[in-house]
Amino acid sequence: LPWWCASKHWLGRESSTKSATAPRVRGSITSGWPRRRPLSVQFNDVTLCIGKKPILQRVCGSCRPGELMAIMGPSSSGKTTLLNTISGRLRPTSGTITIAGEPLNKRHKRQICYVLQDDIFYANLTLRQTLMYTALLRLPDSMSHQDKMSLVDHIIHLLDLQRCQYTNIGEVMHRGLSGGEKKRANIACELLTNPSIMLLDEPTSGLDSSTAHSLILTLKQFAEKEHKTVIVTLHQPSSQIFYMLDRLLLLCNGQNAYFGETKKVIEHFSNLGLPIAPHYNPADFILEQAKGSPEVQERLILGAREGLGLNFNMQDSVKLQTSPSMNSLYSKYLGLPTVHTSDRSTNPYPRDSNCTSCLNRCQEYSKRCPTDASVPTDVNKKTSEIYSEMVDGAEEDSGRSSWSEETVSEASGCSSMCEDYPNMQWPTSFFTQFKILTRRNFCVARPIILSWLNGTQTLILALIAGLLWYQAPRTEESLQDLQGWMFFSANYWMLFILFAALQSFPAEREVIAKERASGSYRVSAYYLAKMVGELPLTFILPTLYFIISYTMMGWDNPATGLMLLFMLLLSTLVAQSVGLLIGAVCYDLQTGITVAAIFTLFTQLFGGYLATRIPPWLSWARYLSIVHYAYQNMNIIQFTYGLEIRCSTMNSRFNSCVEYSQSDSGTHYIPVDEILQERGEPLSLWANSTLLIGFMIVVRLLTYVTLRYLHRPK
Ligand SMILES: Nc1ncnc2c1ncn2[C@@H]1O[C@H](COP(=O)(O)OP(=O)(O)OP(=O)(O)O)[C@@H](O)[C@H]1O
Repeated sequence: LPWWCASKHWLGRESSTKSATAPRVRGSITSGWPRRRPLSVQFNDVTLCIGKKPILQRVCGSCRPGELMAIMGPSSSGKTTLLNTISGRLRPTSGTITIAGEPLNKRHKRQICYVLQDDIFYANLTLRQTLMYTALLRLPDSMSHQDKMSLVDHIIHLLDLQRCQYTNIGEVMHRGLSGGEKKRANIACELLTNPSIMLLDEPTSGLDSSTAHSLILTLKQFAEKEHKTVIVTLHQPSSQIFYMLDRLLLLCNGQNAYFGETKKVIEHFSNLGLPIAPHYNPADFILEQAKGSPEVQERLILGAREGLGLNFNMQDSVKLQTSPSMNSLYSKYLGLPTVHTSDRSTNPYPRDSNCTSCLNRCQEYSKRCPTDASVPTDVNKKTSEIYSEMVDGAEEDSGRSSWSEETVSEASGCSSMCEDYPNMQWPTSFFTQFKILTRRNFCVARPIILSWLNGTQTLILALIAGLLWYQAPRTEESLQDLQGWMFFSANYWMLFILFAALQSFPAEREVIAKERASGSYRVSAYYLAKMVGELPLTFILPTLYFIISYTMMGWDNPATGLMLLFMLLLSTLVAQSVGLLIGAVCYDLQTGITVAAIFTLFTQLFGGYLATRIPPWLSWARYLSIVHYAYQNMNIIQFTYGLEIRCSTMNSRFNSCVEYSQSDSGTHYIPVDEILQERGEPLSLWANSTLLIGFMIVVRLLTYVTLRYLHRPK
C-alpha cells in the first residue's frame, strides 16, 4: 500500500496497539460523538402497492428502545419491503410510520442505520480502512481524528473483529473476510455513527449457527446496553436465537400473522388451534404455519388482527372469508358456527389481489394498531449506565450530564429532537468530505489502475512502439511513420483511459448508492475527489509509455518532448471524461461498452489520420472527434518545435520541396504549414487546446448532473 493508505496514523494502528485487549472509548469522545437519543419506531396500517400488486397490507408493529424485534415470515412475505418502508426508502401507499411519535422524515435518516442484506464494500480496502473511512466521513468534524480512531477500535472490539482488521474485504476472485466477518463489518460501519435505530436485513444469512447466535446476542446486548431500537429480518432462526428476540412480527403474504412478545407467540398459536409439538423449534413451527395452507394462513391473519385490536370482528370475518374446510377448522378449534359457501357472497371485502380494494378495506377500519411505543421512564438511568461503561477509566466526564439530560428530554418528542438534530444536512464539511474521499479514491483506484497487468501491458507496448519506430529519421519518407506514432499513441491512451473510466462507476455504484442513501457525503465532494484522487494514477502509465517509446524513437529536444507529453495527457483526461459520462449514464456495463465502442471508433475514423478524404457533407464530423484535436496538436508541436523534416530528393509530394529541388540540390526541409495542411486546414495549437479543455469541462459537468439527478438514491 502507498504510504498514505498504509500510514499508522491513517489506519489508527497506534491506538489499536496501545489498547490491544479492550480499547476504551475515551470520555471526551461523547462530547463530539453525535448525541443520539433512544427513539421508538411505530408503523400503523402500512400498505404498500407496487403497481397494482399489494406487497404489504395493513401491517402494524412497533419497537421500543432497548428492544430487539424480528420480522419473520416465509420467502416473499414482504420482510425486506417492510424494512425498506420503515427506513424511508419506500413510501407506503397508505398508513403511517412514526419515529418517537413524529412522522418519519428526512431528519430521521441519520438516526436510522440500515444494514443491507448484501455486504457492499470496496473489495481492496482492509476492514480497518473501511471502518476508518466510514468514521472520518460520517462522524462530525467536531470530533477529533484520534477520537474517531478510538471509536473504530471500540467498535472493532465490540464486534470481535480484531483478528481480521487488517484483512482485505475481498471479493469472489480475491478472497478476504469470511461471510460472518463481512456481515459484522457491515454492522460495524453502521454502528460507528451511533444510530438510535438499527434495521438489519437478514444479518444471519450465510452464517453458521454459532456465528449467527453470537451476532444476534451482540445485537441484543447492544440494544439493551446502549438503548437502541433494533429491528432485524430473520429467515429461520434457531430456538436459542428465537428466544433472544423481545418482539416478533410474523408476516404472511404481506400481512400481520402475529405481532407481539416473542414469548407469547406459542400461546397465541395454540389459542388459534395451532399447538406446537413438543421439542419443536418454535421458529420453524410458526414459519411452517405461515407457509401452510390458505386456510391456516387466513386464520393467522385474522388472529393477528384480532390480537392487534383492529375494528375487526373475528366471528364475522370467519363467516365472511373462510372456505368450508376453514369453517370446520374454526368450528373445531374456536367453537364458531359453520357457515356455508353461499354466505361468502355477503363479504364486502372479498380476498383478491387488487390493491384498490385492499386500500378501501384499510380506510374502512376505524381503529389503529395499539400505540405502545412510548419510551420507558428509566431511560435516563440506563443511558447513564451505558455512559459510565463507555467512559470507564476516563478522567473527563464533562459530556455525561449533557448526554443524559438530552436523553431524558427526548422522551417528550419532536421539539427536543429538533435541537438534537440541528439543520445539519451533512455530518462533515465539504472540505473534509473531499479530503477523505480523495484519499479513499486514491487507495481504491491505485491497485486497479497500477495493476501488474496494466504495468506489463504498458511496458510491452512501449517497447514494441519504440522498436517499430526506432530512431525514425526525420525525412519525408518517414513522415507518415512519425504521424503514425502520434496517432497511435493518442488513440491508444484515449481508448485505455476511456474504458478504465467507463468501468469505474459501475464497479463502485453500489457502494456510492449505499453511502449516499445514508447521507454520508455530497455527490459533488465525491465526484471532485474521484477526479483529483485518480489524477496522478491516470498520468503514470501514459507517461511511462511516452518516456520509453519516444526515447527509442529519438528525442528532438526536451521542450518538444514535454509539450507532446502534455498533449498526450490532456487527451487522456478528455477521454476519461467521456468514459465517466458514459459510465454514469449507462447503468448497464454492456450498454456502456457498446456506446463507448461506437464513440471511440467514430473519433478514430474522423481523427485525421486513417481517412484523409472525408466527403464534404461529413466534414463537420471531424470537429466532434477528440482525437482530431489531439492529433493535430501533436503534429503542430512535433513539426514546429521539433527537428525539421527533410524533403525527399525524388518525387516529393510537397510543392515547396519540388520547387526547392528544381532550384538547387542542397538539403531542403518541408515547411510546417504544408505538412499540416496535407490533411485539411488545421486550427491553431491554442484553438485545439481550448476546444479540448472546453469539451472536457462540459462533459465533466454533464457527468456531475447525471450523478446528482439521474441516479439519485432513495
Ligand atoms: N419492485 C418490485 N416490483 C414488483 N414486485 C416486488 C418489488 N419488490 C418486491 N416485490 C415483491 O414483493 C414480494 C415481497 O418481497 P420481499 O423482498 O419484501 O420479500 P422477503 O420476505 O424479504 O423475501 P426473502 O425472504 O426471499 O428475501 C415479493 O413477491 C417480490 O416479488
